[in-house]
Amino acid sequence: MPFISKDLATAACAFTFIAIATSSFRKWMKAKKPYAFIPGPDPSTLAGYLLDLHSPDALGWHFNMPEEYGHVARLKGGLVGADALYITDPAALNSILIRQQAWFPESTEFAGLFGIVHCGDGVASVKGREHKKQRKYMDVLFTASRVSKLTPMFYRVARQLETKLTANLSGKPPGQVVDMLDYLTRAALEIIGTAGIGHTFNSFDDKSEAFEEFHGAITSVLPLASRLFLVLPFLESWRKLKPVWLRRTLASIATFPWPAAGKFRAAVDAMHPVYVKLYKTRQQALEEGGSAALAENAAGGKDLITSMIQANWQADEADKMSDDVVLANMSSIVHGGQETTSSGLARFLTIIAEDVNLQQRLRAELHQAKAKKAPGEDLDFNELERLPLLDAVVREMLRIYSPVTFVWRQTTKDVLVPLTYPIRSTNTGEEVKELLIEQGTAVYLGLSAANRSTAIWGPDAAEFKPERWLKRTQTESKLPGTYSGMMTFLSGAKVCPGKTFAILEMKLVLSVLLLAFSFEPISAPIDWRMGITLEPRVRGARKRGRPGPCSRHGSVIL
Ligand code: HEM
Repeated sequence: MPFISKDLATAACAFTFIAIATSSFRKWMKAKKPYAFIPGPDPSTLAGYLLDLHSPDALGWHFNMPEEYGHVARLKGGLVGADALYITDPAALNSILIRQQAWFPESTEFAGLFGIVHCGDGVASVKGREHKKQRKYMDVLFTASRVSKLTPMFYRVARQLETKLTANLSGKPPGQVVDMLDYLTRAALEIIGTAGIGHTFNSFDDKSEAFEEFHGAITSVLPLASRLFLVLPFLESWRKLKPVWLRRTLASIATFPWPAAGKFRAAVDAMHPVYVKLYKTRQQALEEGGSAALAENAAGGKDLITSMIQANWQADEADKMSDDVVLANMSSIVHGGQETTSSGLARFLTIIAEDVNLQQRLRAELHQAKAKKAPGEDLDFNELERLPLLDAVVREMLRIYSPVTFVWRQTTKDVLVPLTYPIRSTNTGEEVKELLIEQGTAVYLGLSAANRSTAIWGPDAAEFKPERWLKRTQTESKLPGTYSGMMTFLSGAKVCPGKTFAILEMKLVLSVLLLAFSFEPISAPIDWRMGITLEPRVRGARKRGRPGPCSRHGSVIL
């Protein structure tokens, strides 16, 4: 037997070990990287795509995705993370959101997070049959005929906004700089408060503690949650701990190692009691005086949640939602309707402040419509709906500046989806016309990116051109979105129920503002930062608002 030195044997063992480990790691990586043939951006850190995707400055990253990598892009998981997919392909979106939506629920991270924020399993957290059941209660609240009845309530708030702004400007020379984001946020919260849940936050009262506390909580809770990224995967198990009161009691006595976790808990604790109090009052009214007794709230009983509580109270036992579910849905409606619309309104003012001609044309259209009404009479739901220029501007604004940039799904089994735009394999150069999405894959649906894709909307896709809706030059998009084929409000089972509410709110508030004030931009640039919705911020300012995105508008009473 040949002589083998101890050192040589050790080296051979080490070499064999390294070879086996490397081969196993390669196999493991291959199994974890089933999308290696799909083009996609290189992550900026070893931690993979997550930081790039969620960064507040990532808007450009999102917009460019289909232009640079195609309508399906691979998001690289980094050293140890799994790859994900970024999808803007029309056929794939149709499959994920409509045809095969059962296999693409909301990611467990988001479902868990919303379950905690809303203190219960409302529409934002549940799936399948339970989601369908809850959406039946919700969808009847948001039909056009139901929403049109909220118009007087919206006007009441818009007039409060006008009065407050007028008082601020009175006696001052033209060109005053006003923090319009602050005003718009107050208007949006007051509208969703009164019309949504029959509650006033006294939002236009500078000393309103109810507004300060609630508004502080609703605007901070999701940004705080994003700082707790590492714990998001565990929130789903936490959400499943029942009953909700036990979970909340445990959370209230726990000590958290991160300040952000404590602040997150405080934000949830500031909002939940408001819903509980309102809910209990309605329940008591129903028990003592039946449906007629519901009229005694800020909205005279005509708000959306009072209708939901009433319908639930009258439903058969098997169809009833539990108290926790109704409470969670109150919170879902307020959350869904607050920052999205104030962000949209702020964007609209930014656009018209920079385009004086467009501002004048919109004002002229409103004057013309008002001239047909009796003095002091407001335009109603249908008349606001039919103003062609206002409609085109709102539509175009919601297309290229979608307040929600992307949504996050996760497959629950292997699913084959068709593609409108085939993927060119980076391995073989061949075209791939269908994509197998493996179970457990995180799938990001790029709403803004799809709304700006040049392949879908034409070479001028990224330009703000309301004329495309006026002249009807925009051909029907291939996307499955419910609103002129754009993805802004999504589609399928999880389509935004508040679309008609949001559009009425934006058109109505803008019509009131345009008839009373004119707007100019401030000199400082405005950056739009990405969170759950888009948030405008004056460059260099540390906080949202003061001075906010629209603070630059020199507001002049006409
Ligand atoms: C411009 C304004 C708005 C935009 C762009 C918008 C967009 C969206 C989007 C993209 C989703 C889907 C989220 C997902 O599946 O992950 C959604 C869901 C939702 N939105 Fe809106 N929304 C707006 C206004 C509103 C308003 C005013 C309300 C209520 C009054 C509302 C209530 C909701 C609710 C409750 C959901 C959850 C639906 C479900 O999970 O089944 N939204 N919205």
